[in-house]
Amino acid sequence: MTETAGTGSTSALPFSKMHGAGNDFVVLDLRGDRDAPQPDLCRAIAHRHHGVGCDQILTIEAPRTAAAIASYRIWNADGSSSQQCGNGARCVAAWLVREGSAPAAGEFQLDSPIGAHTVQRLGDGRYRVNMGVPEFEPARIPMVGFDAARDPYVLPVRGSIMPVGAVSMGNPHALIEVDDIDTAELDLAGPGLQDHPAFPESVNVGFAQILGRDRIRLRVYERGVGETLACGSGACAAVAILARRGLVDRDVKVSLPGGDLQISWPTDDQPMVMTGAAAFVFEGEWNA
Ligand SMILES: N[C@@H](CCC[C@H](N)C(=O)O)C(=O)O
Repeated sequence: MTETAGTGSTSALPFSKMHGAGNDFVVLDLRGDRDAPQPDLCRAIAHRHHGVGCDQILTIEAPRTAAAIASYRIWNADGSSSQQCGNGARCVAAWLVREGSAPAAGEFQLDSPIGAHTVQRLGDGRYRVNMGVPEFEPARIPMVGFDAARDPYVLPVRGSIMPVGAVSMGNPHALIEVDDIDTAELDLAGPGLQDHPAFPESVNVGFAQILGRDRIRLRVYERGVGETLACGSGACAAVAILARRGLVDRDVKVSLPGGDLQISWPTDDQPMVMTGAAAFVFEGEWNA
């Protein structure tokens, strides 16, 4: 048997490859005696050429609260951890429904790194996730150098001055509104904002193009990954910032390069709700 580095186990590691709107995951069931993967192992699994390839690794673990079916954690492709992953939450829910440990109809609860939240499989097979209430206070994002929330923050980024929206969805997000996301300079502004001293824990950077009051296009340069085909928390962040600016309504279709998400936010102090698909791609076993 092969030693599986960092999991605390000597056996091969079974996994499911999944995606939500093209944001792809390797899902590991750690409810037995396995430890969470170390950063080296995350990087090896996530590698697009030498590994399985994924944006994030999702580890399903024992529930931490009585009402939850399971808990999960999120590991970016670079081995760093995150507090929130909207597309990942749908995939974890679908994985548990397929296994039979979560109901195929009706709400159930999962423990995420930022606390318990509800999910539900809908009649059309999509999943609805309670994504929590967006937090605009700089200290909660976290952002340094600002005592109170502003919109936009005007930040110097790699030689340009940029108007930037910022919010926490449990994880930090920045947003730049553009005329056309196809020509947005993700590779410049993305890393520029991620390294910016205003964001001490780095940041996921969204580029949003408004198509109408109920429809936007979005690309996201994610923390710990680079550009992904979709980011669920990024879609919520974009709608939260644009709705607060009065530019979109409270129920918005967000079109990302890998697929669409529906985001609703009834009022400022209520949780955002994300609806989208979750897909199985293949099953495998990690032996390296
Ligand atoms: N793709 C995810 C977010 C994953 C975590 C993010 N890269 C971070 O470091 O906060 C989503 O669907 O929300």
